Amino acid sequence: MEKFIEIQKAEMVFNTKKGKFHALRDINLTVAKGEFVTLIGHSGCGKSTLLNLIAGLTKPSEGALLCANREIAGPGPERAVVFQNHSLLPWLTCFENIYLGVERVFGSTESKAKLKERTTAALGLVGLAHASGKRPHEISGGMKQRVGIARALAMEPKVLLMDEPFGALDALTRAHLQDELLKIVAKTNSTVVMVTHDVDEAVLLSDRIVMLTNGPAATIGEIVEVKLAKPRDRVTLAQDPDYARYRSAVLDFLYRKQAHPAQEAA
Ligand SMILES: Nc1ncnc2c1ncn2[C@@H]1O[C@H](COP(=O)(O)OP(=O)(O)OP(=O)(O)O)[C@@H](O)[C@H]1O
Repeated sequence: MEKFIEIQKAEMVFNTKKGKFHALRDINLTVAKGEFVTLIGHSGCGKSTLLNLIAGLTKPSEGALLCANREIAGPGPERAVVFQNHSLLPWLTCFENIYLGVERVFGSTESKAKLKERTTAALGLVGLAHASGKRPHEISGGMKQRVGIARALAMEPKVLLMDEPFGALDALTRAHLQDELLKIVAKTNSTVVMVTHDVDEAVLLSDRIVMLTNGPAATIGEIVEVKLAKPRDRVTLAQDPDYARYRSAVLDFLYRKQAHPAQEAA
């Protein structure tokens, strides 16, 4: 497997008003090309901090992060980020929101017709061709999130970084988008690193589930390799003993080995 993202001995220390805060310690992780990795752990352990390091939005205090053998020195179009709050520009249509990203990446080398073609294809990929001319306030939360995903995919990133992309959605929309994401990732062979709180989501989507210990100074506690065959179907998996086994392994880590301080106090 080709190594794509390499995190070597990364440490993250924030300077706060109360002094230094050691958020992450000794993070070592390699993500292969085409791999789907989820980061899971209790609230505040440092999942977003780790994703932001890979995105290049923050720099590690120590250690190194590489993408395709090059040091991650800042944000770049090869690492597209999808946030929970879909971050669309409200005055632009769905088409224009995606076009903006496409133009940023391919604008200097491709014709306008080609940029429009890419935008239309991305809208089609997430099933939103019909909403092309609508503005964000005219569409549902799930649709907004799909536009965010389409915008990220249209930039043909080497890595798709997702920070709880479905966190704000109702259970049915969430399930629907998870299924769509599985299909899109299979079609585009994308490399994905995704933060989630949802154990079922992690097992359904991942090749590996990276479980972080509680902070401060959180680190990788365990990694579960999910060897369920693909394509995966949520209804069939619900009866699958292997699925149940992976799910228990994650639950055991989160609620026994890393019981959250709030739970222990309860
Ligand atoms: N810019 C910052 N300055 C200071 N402390 C920070 C900063 N960003 C994050 N932290 C702290 O680092 C720790 C990890 O935060 P982070 O947002 O990465 O956690 P998380 O696992 O993503 O949490 P959640 O699941 O609740 O979103 C927290 O204690 C947080 O308060």
